[in-house]
Amino acid sequence: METAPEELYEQLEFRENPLYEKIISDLLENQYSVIDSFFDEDEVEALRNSLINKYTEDNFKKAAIGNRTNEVIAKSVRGDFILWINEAEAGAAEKLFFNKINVLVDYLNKTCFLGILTKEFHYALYPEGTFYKRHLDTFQNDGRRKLSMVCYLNQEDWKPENGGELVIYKDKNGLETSESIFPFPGRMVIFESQVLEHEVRPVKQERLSITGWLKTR
Ligand SMILES: O=C(O)CCC(=O)C(=O)O
Ligand SMILES: [Fe+2]
Repeated sequence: METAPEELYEQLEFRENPLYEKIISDLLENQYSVIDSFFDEDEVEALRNSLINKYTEDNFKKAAIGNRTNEVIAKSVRGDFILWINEAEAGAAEKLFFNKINVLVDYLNKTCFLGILTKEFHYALYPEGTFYKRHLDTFQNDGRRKLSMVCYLNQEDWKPENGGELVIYKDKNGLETSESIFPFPGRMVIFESQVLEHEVRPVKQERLSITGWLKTR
């Protein structure tokens, strides 16, 4: 039997993507998902070089706690330096980054009715000895944050001994469990911003990443 042209068009418009489906089922089951090689080696290198250039040009600033109405620089809580990335002014590496993120966001919106309308991303550099104490990403009175994303841009030879693991805390029937996720290059972690407390353990070697949030408006 022949398929009507409009039906064929609908089929073409939406193609199920196994990787994105895995992210969605992980999120539903565990409130987080870890995806290795979300960015390939060349992409990581391009983004890492862009980060390092901007850091060297002194564009990064000490990360603060809280939003603009509640801004306190607290070294005892977090020691990273950040630079917000403006999509409209993105260079080649960042364009590539946003293209990939946007495809995922479109997919999530089509399949999960998450209603993600805006996003914000920043580069982050944790100098040796720094950390980010346990927190919830919505503590910064920003209830619009739905999903947190972290993409690691470290060198290929990053070792677990370098520290800087992301520890995600979970409540399992009243018992607390935790999982440590090492910041291996190309790895992307996505988790529910309003649900999961997490921390960055002290780093023993400079640690590079992009962190961002998918928001409802
Ligand atoms: O870099 C990470 O692994 C997590 C960073 C983080 O929790 C944050 O910036 O809110
Ligand atoms: Fe966080």
